[in-house]
Amino acid sequence: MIQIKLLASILSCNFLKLEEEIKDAELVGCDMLHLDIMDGHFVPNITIGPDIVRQIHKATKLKLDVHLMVENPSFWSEKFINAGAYSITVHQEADYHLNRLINSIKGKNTRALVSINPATSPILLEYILEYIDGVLIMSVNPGFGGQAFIENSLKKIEYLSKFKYLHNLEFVIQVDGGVNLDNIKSLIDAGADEIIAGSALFKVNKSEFVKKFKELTRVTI
Ligand SMILES: O=C(CO)[C@H](O)[C@H](O)COP(=O)(O)O
Ligand SMILES: [Co+2]
Repeated sequence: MIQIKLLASILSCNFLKLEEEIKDAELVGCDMLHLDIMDGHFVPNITIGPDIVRQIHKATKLKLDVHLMVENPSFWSEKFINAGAYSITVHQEADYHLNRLINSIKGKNTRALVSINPATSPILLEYILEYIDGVLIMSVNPGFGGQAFIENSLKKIEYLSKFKYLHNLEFVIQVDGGVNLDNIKSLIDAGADEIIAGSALFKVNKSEFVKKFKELTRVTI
């Protein structure tokens, strides 16, 4: 049996109670924390930097999945690795030299993922897939939580899932944005391995959400 992983995107939590929210996410059985890093340039919003990520790392046993929505990710990646990131995700649209950046992240024993925006085709990842640990499909336009899921993201997940099978690769497929209890099953059927949930988790009773998530995502092989 494979258990699909649930990553808690803290963008939608109550930041005045950050420590409590993180502990709750851990207690109810989330598999990792997903941290959205926004610089006000690559996306029209600003969030947290390496110092806060370091404090979060000290406050939790959960692994930190750091999603860099920034210009110049090669400048920032090492700072977030030093702050305790388990994974670094960089956007295909944000770097001219992805292959070099991926090598540098992996060289620091950190999981390296590449994300694509809703308007970017996964075909553009063809020559990087064999080198990376995962792809993050953005199923909303990055920058904000609580947006509606963009349906054609499912086709991208299917494409990557087939590519993985045909080329005998092992990268994980993540989905981020607009995930809820009504669309999770279709994401799993399309081939997603790691589901990122923000508002669907933090704006309701977390324990009930996780219980339903685990029921919906139990895949038998
Ligand atoms: O990267 C992100 C936004 O850029 C967030 O991780 C994502 O939006 C999660 O929030 P929600 O589940 O509410 O859509
Ligand atoms: Co994100």
